[in-house]
Amino acid sequence: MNDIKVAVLGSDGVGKSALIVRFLTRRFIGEYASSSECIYRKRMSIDGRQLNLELYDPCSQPCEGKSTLNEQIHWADGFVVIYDISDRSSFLTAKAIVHLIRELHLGGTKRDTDSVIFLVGNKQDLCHMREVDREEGQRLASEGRCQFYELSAAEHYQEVVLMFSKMVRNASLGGKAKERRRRPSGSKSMAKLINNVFGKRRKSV
Ligand SMILES: Nc1nc2c(ncn2[C@@H]2O[C@H](COP(=O)(O)OP(=O)(O)OP(=O)(O)O)[C@@H](O)[C@H]2O)c(=O)[nH]1
Repeated sequence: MNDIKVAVLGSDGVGKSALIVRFLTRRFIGEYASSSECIYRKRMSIDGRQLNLELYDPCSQPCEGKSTLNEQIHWADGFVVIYDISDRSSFLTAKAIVHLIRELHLGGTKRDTDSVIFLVGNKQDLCHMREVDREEGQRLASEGRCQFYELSAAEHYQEVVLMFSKMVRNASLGGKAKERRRRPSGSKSMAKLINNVFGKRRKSV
């Protein structure tokens, strides 16, 4: 079975956990207290293929064994980079993350990198407090060759599921995931390495 690793990145409070929990449980949880980074696991069937999805949710607080952004980027097959449409500074952080991913992923083919970064403007329900225009998001997405979405973890369910499902499909077709499929013995040692790097709890939902 193929393992797909997706890192959900963005600054504090943009709704990373809310989007992940919405996707995995259908529910929107208003206050999600988390004091450590974690990996959520889910089995999925995409285009008739069974996949093991690992979703990495970083912790914004300093915590023991916390991984660096570079480590997170090297670990993942795909990236969901989130900002809050009502918080301009979160958009600037998202921009920096997109550029860093592109820089560190230059080893992959252009096509792979194109389709495995999704830029998400979350909290679309707060459009009366909007600080980032949709067009700005679209511009950054085309500059960074990302797919672009505006969503609300609070109000959308189907859209959130569609976005994550598409990410998993694209990541499973991308370079690193493909390589693991071709070389199954390599995947074991890679999994070990990741566990050592992150040394974190795993959750199944
Ligand atoms: N209105 C609105 N609030 C949201 C939405 N998504 C998340 N929130 C709220 O934003 C706050 C932060 O959400 P989290 O999911 O904890 O954000 P996070 O990015 O995981 O934050 P850290 O764990 O600090 O990195 C919470 O109060 C959520 O209820 C949304 O779509 N709309």
